[in-house]
Amino acid sequence: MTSILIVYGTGEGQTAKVAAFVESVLADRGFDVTTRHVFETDDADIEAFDAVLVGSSVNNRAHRPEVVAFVERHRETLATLPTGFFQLSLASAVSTKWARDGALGFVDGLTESTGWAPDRVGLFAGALTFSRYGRAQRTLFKLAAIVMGLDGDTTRDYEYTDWADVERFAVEFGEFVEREVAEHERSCMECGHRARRTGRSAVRSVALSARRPRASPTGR
Ligand SMILES: Cc1cc2nc3c(=O)[nH]c(=O)nc-3n(C[C@H](O)[C@H](O)[C@H](O)COP(=O)(O)O)c2cc1C
Repeated sequence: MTSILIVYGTGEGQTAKVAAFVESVLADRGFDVTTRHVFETDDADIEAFDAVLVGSSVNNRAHRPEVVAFVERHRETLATLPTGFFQLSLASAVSTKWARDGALGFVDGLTESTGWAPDRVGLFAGALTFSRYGRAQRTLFKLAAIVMGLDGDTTRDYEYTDWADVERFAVEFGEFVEREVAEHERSCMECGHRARRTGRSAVRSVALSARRPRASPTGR
């Protein structure tokens, strides 16, 4: 059975929700999936997996520092495996070119700072969880939401994540991993059928999510 490690970092829990959903999609398709918060991966044997998928929300124009640290720590191993990265941001909740470029720019920043270029990238809209923000943050995000053309009603939460987009990304990532593993098995019978590669694929698939808010399960 092909094994996939999903590692994520989250602030208010939306990236954790996406990671759990991706796990369920991949598990339904027969993958052996292990999902870990990035803080639980200190001793994780990354090399024991056939593929790794990393997820992070964007926080103040950058990915969560603990996720960046994970990537830096495991950069060499990640470069030998089929890998993917998914990102949650408010930028992906807005369908302007400026916002799309901004969302992609965060991934470019990660690649530039760590040297890791994931094979597959998913850009997903996150959530505005006013109920979990402090007073100052609530005011800040209300203004940010209005500037971005989103709703700024601080008495409720907004979930912008498009789950169909996330599912498409998960399915496509699984198919990609299967192809990579099969290709490796064909070309490298003597090294134990692990999904090891000498270089990374230049192909990138980007799932862009720019949707209106749905009723949030965490809504007040
Ligand atoms: C303190 C804070 C800073 C944020 N900064 C950005 C940002 O710079 N750009 C952006 O597009 N979204 C930003 N967001 C939106 C988050 O990426 C979005 O709320 C996401 O759903 C959070 O996911 P999480 O709950 O897994 O952390 C920020 C959210 C918070 C709470």
